[in-house]
Amino acid sequence: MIGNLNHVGVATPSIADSIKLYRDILGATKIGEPFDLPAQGVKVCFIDTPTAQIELIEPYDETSPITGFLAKNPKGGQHHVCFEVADIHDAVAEMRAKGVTILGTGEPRIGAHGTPVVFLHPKEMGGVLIELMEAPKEAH
Ligand SMILES: CC[C@@H](C(=O)O)C(=O)SCCNC(=O)CCNC(=O)[C@H](O)C(C)(C)COP(=O)(O)OP(=O)(O)OC[C@H]1O[C@@H](n2cnc3c(N)ncnc32)[C@H](O)[C@@H]1OP(=O)(O)O
Ligand SMILES: [Co+2]
Repeated sequence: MIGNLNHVGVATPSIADSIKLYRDILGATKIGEPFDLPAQGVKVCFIDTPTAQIELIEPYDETSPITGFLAKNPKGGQHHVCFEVADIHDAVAEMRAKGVTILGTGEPRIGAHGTPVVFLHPKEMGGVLIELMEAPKEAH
């Protein structure tokens, strides 16, 4: 079911500081414009690598779902991994049939790439927060 690794989510208290790290220390050259995603409670900035992205996420406000994570990890850290799936509804049905918990309302929500996403609880995924994201339809 899972396809490409789309991105690794990295929680940070400061996207600006993390951009400096990835640009000046790690030599990243393709750094997107940060943008707000209030519906998901985060500010976002994508850093491209040849095969996947780093998704820098900073709390949008104190109700952000990553506030608890940053309280435990004040300097930030690896937060989730995101795999592409062909159809998010088929993926949700398959996960439910296998007894996997879909987080939040259980319904897909539009993610940072404009396609529907769901999250699977780390307690059922070997300690890793897994995001499933419907792969963007190939541009025709
Ligand atoms: C940019 C938009 C979008 C995209 O399109 O890519 C995104 O990626 S948005 C990313 C932010 N949104 C989310 O993460 C939504 C899903 N997450 C959640 O619902 C919650 O974060 C959570 C996973 C339910 C955890 O909530 P929290 O309030 O932190 O609960 P606890 O502190 O009680 O943690 C419970 C348990 O889980 C462990 N945990 C928490 N976060 C992670 C994590 N990122 N990776 C691994 N493990 C995690 C935590 O340590 C607790 O474990 P125990 O202490 O052993 O119980
Ligand atoms: Co993500």
